Amino acid sequence: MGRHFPSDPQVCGHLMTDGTLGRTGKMALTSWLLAPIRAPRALPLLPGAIDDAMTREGTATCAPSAATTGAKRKSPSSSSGVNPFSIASRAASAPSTSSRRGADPNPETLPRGDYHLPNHPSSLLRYEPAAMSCTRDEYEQLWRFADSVAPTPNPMNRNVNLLRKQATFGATYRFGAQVSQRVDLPSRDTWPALVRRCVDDAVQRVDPSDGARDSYRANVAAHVNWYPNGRSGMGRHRDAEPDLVPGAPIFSYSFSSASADGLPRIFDVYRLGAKRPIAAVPLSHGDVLVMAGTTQETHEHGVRATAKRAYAGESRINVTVRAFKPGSLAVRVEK
Ligand SMILES: O=C(O)CCC(=O)C(=O)O
Ligand SMILES: [Fe+2]
Repeated sequence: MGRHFPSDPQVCGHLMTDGTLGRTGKMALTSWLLAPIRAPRALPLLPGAIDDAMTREGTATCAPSAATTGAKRKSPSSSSGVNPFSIASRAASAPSTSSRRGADPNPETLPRGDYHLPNHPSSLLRYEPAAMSCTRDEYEQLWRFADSVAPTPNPMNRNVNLLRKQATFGATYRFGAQVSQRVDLPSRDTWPALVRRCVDDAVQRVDPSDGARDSYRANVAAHVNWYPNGRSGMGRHRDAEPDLVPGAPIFSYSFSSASADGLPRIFDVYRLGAKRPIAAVPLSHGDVLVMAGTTQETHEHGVRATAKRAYAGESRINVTVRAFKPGSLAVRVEK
């Protein structure tokens, strides 16, 4: 009964533990998530947002338009492209900070539930606020871990580093022009507790039938982003990199130094080629966001930076759990 992903003729092919594709080589999109998805609603548009998907559908490509990204910007997933994980900046013409004229509105609070992107019924965003616990000790342990992580040079200006640090536990993760620092710990047991718990939680959310959960578990790794304050964001990008298993769900966990009292960070969703976000998800301490189905094919996402003073003293950690192709894995996880 677990398979209630919006049925769609599209296929994604999940990897088996030996690295080959599943039985038919074509697994329906129904194959990943355990909990049934009964009636996904369209993700509410931001106030004033116009989803012009219908008018653009015929012409939209994987490359963001020059109008969106600046004439020199390439597709975020192209190997020669600008780093999709750069902090949004005026130089990159990624409109994200509140300094921009006509700043994007904040989303209303979003009820827990399953959503698809407007006009894209095969996409899925599952939003579960405050679904993951995190003690202060766990937060602090993972925060301190960033001391051992080298900063990432800003791809727009390599003389400065991104405010946000990042590292990938268990896999080599290449995106855009960068390779995320791989954390080479000998086994998952030695990862910080919060990362381990996110991985375990994500794996439990995968449907055990037909080997999907075993496959996910065997190929899982965790990418961690450390945001020191509101000014640190993440530029718009897709998580459709060649190292990842195509179509496998990405489980994203948000934590705040201020725990439940923290302010939400805004996770903007952009249709490819659209200048402004069409929708947004407020992410607070303990929130779980699952991106699945065709989400990465048609839309980008990013974390909005803000200069608002209220955010100055709040750090944030984001853990994303993903399935990597075997060649990218550093730690193989036995069943
Ligand atoms: O920090 C977040 O919420 C987003 C992280 C993200 O999009 C990524 O790591 O690819
Ligand atoms: Fe992402």
